[in-house]
Amino acid sequence: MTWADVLTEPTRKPSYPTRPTYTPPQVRLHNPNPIPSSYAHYTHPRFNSTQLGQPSSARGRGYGRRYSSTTPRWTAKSPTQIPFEGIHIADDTINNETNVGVGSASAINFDAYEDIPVEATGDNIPPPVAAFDDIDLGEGLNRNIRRCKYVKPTPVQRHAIPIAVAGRDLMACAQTGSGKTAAFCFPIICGVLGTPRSHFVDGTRVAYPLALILSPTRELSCQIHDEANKFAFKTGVRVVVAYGGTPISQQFRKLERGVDILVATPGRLVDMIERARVSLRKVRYLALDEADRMLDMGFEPQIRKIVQQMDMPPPGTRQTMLFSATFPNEIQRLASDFLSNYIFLAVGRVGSSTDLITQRVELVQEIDKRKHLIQLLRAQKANGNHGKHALTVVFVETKKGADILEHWLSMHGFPAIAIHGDKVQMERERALRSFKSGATPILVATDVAARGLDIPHVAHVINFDLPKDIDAYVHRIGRTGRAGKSGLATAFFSDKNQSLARALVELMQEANQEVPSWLFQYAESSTYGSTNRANKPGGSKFGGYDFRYGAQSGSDTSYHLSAHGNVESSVDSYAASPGAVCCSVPANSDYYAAASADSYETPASSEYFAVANDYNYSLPPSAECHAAATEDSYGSVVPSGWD
Ligand SMILES: Nc1ncnc2c1ncn2[C@@H]1O[C@H](COP(=O)(O)OP(=O)(O)OP(=O)(O)O)[C@@H](O)[C@H]1O
Repeated sequence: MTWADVLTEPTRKPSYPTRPTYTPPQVRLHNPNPIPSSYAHYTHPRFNSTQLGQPSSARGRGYGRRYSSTTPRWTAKSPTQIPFEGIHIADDTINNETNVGVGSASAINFDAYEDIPVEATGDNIPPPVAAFDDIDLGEGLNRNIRRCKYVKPTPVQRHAIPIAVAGRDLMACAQTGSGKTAAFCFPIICGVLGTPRSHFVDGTRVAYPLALILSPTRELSCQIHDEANKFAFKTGVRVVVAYGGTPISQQFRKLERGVDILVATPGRLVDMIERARVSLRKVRYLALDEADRMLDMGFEPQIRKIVQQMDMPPPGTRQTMLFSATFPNEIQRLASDFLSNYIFLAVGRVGSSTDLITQRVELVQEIDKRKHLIQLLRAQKANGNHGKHALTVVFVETKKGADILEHWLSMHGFPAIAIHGDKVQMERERALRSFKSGATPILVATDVAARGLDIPHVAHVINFDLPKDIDAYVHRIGRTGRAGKSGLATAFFSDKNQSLARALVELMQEANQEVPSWLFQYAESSTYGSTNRANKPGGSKFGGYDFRYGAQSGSDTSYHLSAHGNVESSVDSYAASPGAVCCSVPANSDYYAAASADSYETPASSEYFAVANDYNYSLPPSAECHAAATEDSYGSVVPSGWD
């Protein structure tokens, strides 16, 4: 059953308040032609699909040599090494007719993203593409894209991949779950395939990756590694992951076998560089996932060290790509130090949440929170939304709070497992595995699990404690409603969250959510300074926002497209934009200051008041329409990067 079925099924009592004027994206009619007519005739020499399989003389900077699949240096030795377990692979000569569109990936409703406005600013912006085949990514990568059952690119992929393949620096902002990982992995793999590779110099044991992908948490690095491994399957490109909490010697051994793409957390990477086991001298591609997090006060010194104070080539000689779902202006400003003549891409408003997620906010007293949570979970279970196909993530403020709630839930018959930065890495991995497999269908998490994690079947995100800034909220709720699926997010709001109220109201309104009247009252009496956003009230509805242009933007160096490419008035959108406001110190600085490499903790809160609402909870179905492409990584099979 789909979410659309839930909305229309006559025999079933709707369990959500109806929203008469709002049509969920899944049931909207969409333009069947995703590419603007103005681009229909466009033939860029690099993106002409007729070039597929031809020598690469027409390709641009860094793509001089096409990969030959005749001499792969690594081949799967046994079926267990194939990174597509769970996806049917007929053979190496997989083709569109037999495999593309088969399986659950075909059920993904990416049409849900079609009407997202897209804005790109910068010089000479390469136009978007309609299909993966419109870009010369190389046969090996194209084959793996088909194996992953990626039938067509998501909006961020349509726009970002041609920009990155053209060798341009990029700062890209797109909503959670919209496919940013592939948007930077495909160009990197494509670029590596076109670059002569020699893994070691002069017989030393120093590894020289060509590409570096940095992410803020160990689990996210593992996930990116896992994804990149799938995309690079049988291409000869070697992907290695390096992260803390596990013996460094094991990771050295993997590096010794050669590395083209290194996925790493900053701390472990610095360690490896300082031990002279990794050199960044040959890095041509640098990607920062969750880039705003990587450049905030928690990580910035380490990132500056890696990017500016080691031996990495400077901007202009390497290609740099920054991706996130949120990009506060002050972080954009910092990020520009790492970029050269970059293109800014915003898919949807910067920092907005997807309207695939139904958001609810409830007033709940501190003293009532646990009881309310149990009631909510009971109602959810009574509606059949429990177990393997309706996973729930409960976010709390502190590590201690996570352990306490885990225990409480387990005592009350709801198998739960906690993940936070005080757990050793093995426990963290065990917790995630147990959750993903459905053995423990409730994950109690701190913000260590807030960003990037792509876990199939997460149907409900509960903010037991709300975070201090709205961007953290956006990332947290983004653990559901991914890849075109619907999801539910419930927040317990208390007095202490007043500073978040206005930003929350705006975010919810933008995403066409029902905002309770009491929340408006909180918003009216709250100040804006407590949010992390530089965009101010009265700004444009679509505020895809490049800090370089500020209110004066709208020059001919920008375009403003709907996701399917219809050119809209960039001047209008910019004219309506607020000025470029730089918040020198984020108001939520305790959050930032407390942020360590992979765990965040803030002081416990005190007073709460409110009345608990009594909803009859059910969840949008999530099970049946998730990407088969992800099943292999997060089902019973342990991804290779986790051992
Ligand atoms: N073109 C595509 N076709 C089908 N599935 C896709 C496609 N692109 C991405 N996906 C799937 O969508 C899911 C979300 O992708 P991804 O994790 O890259 O999102 P994201 O934008 O990085 O999210 P976040 O902001 O939370 O990090 C993944 O399961 C991925 O396999």
